[in-house]
Amino acid sequence: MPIRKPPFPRILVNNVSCMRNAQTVIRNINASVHDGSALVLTGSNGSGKTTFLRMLAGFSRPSAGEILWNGHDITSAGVFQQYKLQLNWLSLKDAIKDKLTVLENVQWFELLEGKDGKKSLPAIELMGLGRLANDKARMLSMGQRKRLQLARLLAIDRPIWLLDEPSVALDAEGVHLLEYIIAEHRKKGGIVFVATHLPIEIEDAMNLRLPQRFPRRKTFVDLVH
Ligand SMILES: Nc1ncnc2c1ncn2[C@@H]1O[C@H](COP(=O)(O)OP(=O)(O)OP(=O)(O)O)[C@@H](O)[C@H]1O
Repeated sequence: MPIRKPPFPRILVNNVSCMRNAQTVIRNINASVHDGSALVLTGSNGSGKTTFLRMLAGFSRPSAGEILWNGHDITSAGVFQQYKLQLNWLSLKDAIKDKLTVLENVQWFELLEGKDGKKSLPAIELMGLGRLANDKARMLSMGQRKRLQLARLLAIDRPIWLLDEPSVALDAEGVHLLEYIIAEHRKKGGIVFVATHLPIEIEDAMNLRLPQRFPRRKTFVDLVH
């Protein structure tokens, strides 16, 4: 019987470290991420979760090690141009334009992709914002803004999702919707990276807990107790 080689991971994080202000924030991280996988990043404030996501997005270069996509370093010029088209980024900066309607906010991104804008309304409806589609985005609550960001993920439809604190401000139903769209995205072979402090149910996810960078000092709360 012929010996089969295991498939090459879509993304390989190979012994990656990152320095910030002459200090090591991330040290020797390794991960093999295949299509349909999810990697959940946890760790205390300042442990480097966002820094790690930024490296995965190619915004910051590792100070050591490399991140490979299909076997190629994502920071090399020719590769990055292709790689960035695979990414969908969700962060606390929501990039929502208050003067546009909810629908226009999603359609705008879809049209930028050169698409016809037809996925926007179904995405908004799935995220429970259908009746607000024609309202200005400035009317939205925090949780509704987060739902709008998630609708944008669905409408743009790129394979690699980088989600920084996606459940912040969502109610219980919103968190279930988030879990649902992550599961559906993975079924289609999509990859999801999630940095979070809050529990999110993601089946068979890999978990990476970044170590605390500094010894914990006593806080006011410790002193009170
Ligand atoms: N642009 C920057 N320049 C210098 N240092 C930075 C920069 N961005 C982040 N840092 C530092 O890198 C460290 C890790 O920050 P990062 O935002 O990645 O942490 P995090 O785990 O996402 O934290 P949180 O849970 O608070 O969101 C922090 O000490 C932070 O001060």
